[in-house]
Amino acid sequence: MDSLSIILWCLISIVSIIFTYFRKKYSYWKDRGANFVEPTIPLGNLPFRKVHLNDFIVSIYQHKNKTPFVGAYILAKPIVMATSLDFIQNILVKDFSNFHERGGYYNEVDDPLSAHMFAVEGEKWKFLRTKLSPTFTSGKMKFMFPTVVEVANRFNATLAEIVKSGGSELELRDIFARFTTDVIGSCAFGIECNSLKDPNSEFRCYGRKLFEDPKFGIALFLLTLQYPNLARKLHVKLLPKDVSDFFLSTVRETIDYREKNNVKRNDFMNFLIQMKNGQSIDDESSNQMRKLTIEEVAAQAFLFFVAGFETSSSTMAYSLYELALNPKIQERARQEVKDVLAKHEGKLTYEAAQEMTYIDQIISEALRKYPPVVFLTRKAAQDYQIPNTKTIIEKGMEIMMPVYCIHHDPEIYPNPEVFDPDRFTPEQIRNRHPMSFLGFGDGPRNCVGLRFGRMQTKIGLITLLNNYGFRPSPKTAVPLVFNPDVGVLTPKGGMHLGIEKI
Ligand code: HEM
Repeated sequence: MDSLSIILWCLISIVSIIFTYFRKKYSYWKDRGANFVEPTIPLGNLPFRKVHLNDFIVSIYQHKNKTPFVGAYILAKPIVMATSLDFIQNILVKDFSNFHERGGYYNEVDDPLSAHMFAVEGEKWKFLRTKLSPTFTSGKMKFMFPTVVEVANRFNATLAEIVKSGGSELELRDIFARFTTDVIGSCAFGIECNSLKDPNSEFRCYGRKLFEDPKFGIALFLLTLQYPNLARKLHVKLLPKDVSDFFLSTVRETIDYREKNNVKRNDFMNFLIQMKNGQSIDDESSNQMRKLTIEEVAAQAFLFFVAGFETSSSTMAYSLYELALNPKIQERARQEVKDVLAKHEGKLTYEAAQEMTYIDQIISEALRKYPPVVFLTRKAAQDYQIPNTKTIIEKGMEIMMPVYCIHHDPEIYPNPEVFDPDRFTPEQIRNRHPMSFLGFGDGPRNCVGLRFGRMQTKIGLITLLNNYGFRPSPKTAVPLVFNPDVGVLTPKGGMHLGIEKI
């Protein structure tokens, strides 16, 4: 055989091995007689062109029928997309003991900041969740409220300067992110991030880098998705080194300063320091678990920063976008703000904010139409038979809950593209299935920062509506296009609106 024939023979063999491998993998759902979407080698049901992750979710959800799920493939891996609300309730709430893991990649050894509460599993997650939840009680929110208002006043002053110096059409997303960055810095860590004063402050730059300039290539992403253990062996990191170094050193310095000067604050960092020193926060379980290392403390602090600023600033941006397009809703919202503030001598207190229920409805409706987290995931700890079917979800399989699709399903929300905050009156909420709103997830692993996220979004919106009017500008995108480079739902090219002082 000449060398060309050998090469050709080898190539044909490799192609047929790959083809046979995928054919076998792709028979998984067919063999089980499930409703599934036909995959394509080698991506499975992932799209070949660059689109937002959300488009992938929508393309699977379209195949829903009367059965509780649609089978699909990510590369060669079969996954379940839960489509019935009852089944979703089983996964997130009723059978949580079998679905307490989220799946996804983290690498504690090479990339310590990736091992945070969102990613970790088992006893470690339970420990962190139990110990850190008390940071977010309503009592704590009331306590932090004046600090958030203080940052909102700085936010208002910064915006006033921009508007005064001729800005009547602005990109607003960046300044919202600067506001929420400073709020999280103050409330969670007692750190002045300074990003309202300086748009290029270190915190804002690293935040921008994480969400707007992710350097994590698609090949590495697919590797961590399909072969997480191999990725760990290959020392694959999720975070750029400069981001890790910055957060690790900031947390080290903060802890050092507090310990040397005996500073005690009623904040998230204080809880973390107690856990590092093995002190009991409540009576139970503290001696069942080793102390947290400084890297573990930094990982949780990092998560709160990342989870806290982008989601809330996007929610503010989407709310104002819809208010600009719907002037009657904007006027009703502003009237509520003015009326309630007048009753409270013009002061934005915790109690005054509680009375502004229409603003809460606007936030919920914005999260319905534009949920920053477009899908939730859970992983089966043991084999699990889907109720009323013969299908077994095998141990280790991942289940996706398509938040965006549920929020846009006309059978759940008639005319889903219409922005209507009255969908979230207490009566309307009662009339819907409890799983029909998943903006903060649900069950024991829902968003631990829900109250904080709502609070900072609400204070931001109240401040803006009280001082400014919003309208579409020639640069406002209608309909919105989402940025395919970012997993969280963010508008491509920012959020451009017309703004005027009132
Ligand atoms: C509007 C604002 C926010 C939205 C829409 C949001 C949304 C979400 C969603 C959808 C999840 C996944 C829930 C699930 O899987 O069931 C989540 C988890 C989480 N969020 Fe938020 N979030 C927001 C604000 C915040 C804030 C302000 C913080 C902290 C300061 C925070 C911290 C977390 C953490 C730590 C988790 C993981 C919880 C766990 O695994 O136990 N979030 N968030």
